[in-house]
Amino acid sequence: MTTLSTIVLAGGKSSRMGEDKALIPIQGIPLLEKVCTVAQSCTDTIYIVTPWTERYQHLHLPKCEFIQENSLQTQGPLVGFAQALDKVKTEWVLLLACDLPNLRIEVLQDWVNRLDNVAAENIACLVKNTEGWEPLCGFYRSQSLPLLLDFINQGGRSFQKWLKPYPVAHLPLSEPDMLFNCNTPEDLQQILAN
Ligand SMILES: Nc1nc2c(ncn2[C@@H]2O[C@H](COP(=O)(O)OP(=O)(O)OP(=O)(O)O)[C@@H](O)[C@H]2O)c(=O)[nH]1
Ligand SMILES: [Mg+2]
Repeated sequence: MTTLSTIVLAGGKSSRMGEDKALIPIQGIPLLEKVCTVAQSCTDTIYIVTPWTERYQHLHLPKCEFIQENSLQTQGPLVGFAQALDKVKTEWVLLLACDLPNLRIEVLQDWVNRLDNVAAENIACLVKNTEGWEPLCGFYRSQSLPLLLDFINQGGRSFQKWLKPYPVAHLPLSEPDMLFNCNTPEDLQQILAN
């Protein structure tokens, strides 16, 4: 059976939102807590990678372990991911942004069930949209870490560019709304209105 853990990225600047997205309540539950609750239904270990662990101490986050990034040197989601991937002991990791209010447990569990059948050469298993891969809600092999570190050490910071030369398996998604990410006050209004 596939072994799996989760990495949640919670280190963005939230400059478009104007306040930390991870703490914004949706139906009374802070977004980071909501995302971690969904992850708990798929995996036993969740790593939250963030430069500001103290901000999230009051949240209810069972099964979660914090990975502290240097707040003066944050270099974006790819580098945060690499720092967390270094701690992962499972074959696969589910990577999630903290600003995904519409995640659906059934869809994630269906994806998890597919991992055993992913051909060995694929370093990741992701949804594809018209512009490229959806990198912040999908699966990566933990063995991809050396490839990721090479890319970062050469100055790379883009998931799309990192993945380009490698085979990636496709995940099906019939309702793309699941990947709606809440970046702006307008996005938040849209979520709260539904
Ligand atoms: N750990 C970590 N996570 C990050 C970093 N930068 C972005 N993220 C996370 O990556 C995900 C996607 O971030 P975005 O929504 O594109 O951007 P953001 O930085 O949160 O917000 P903006 O400032 O509005 O672009 C979110 O879950 C962020 O918390 C980083 O440097 N470190
Ligand atoms: Mg976002």
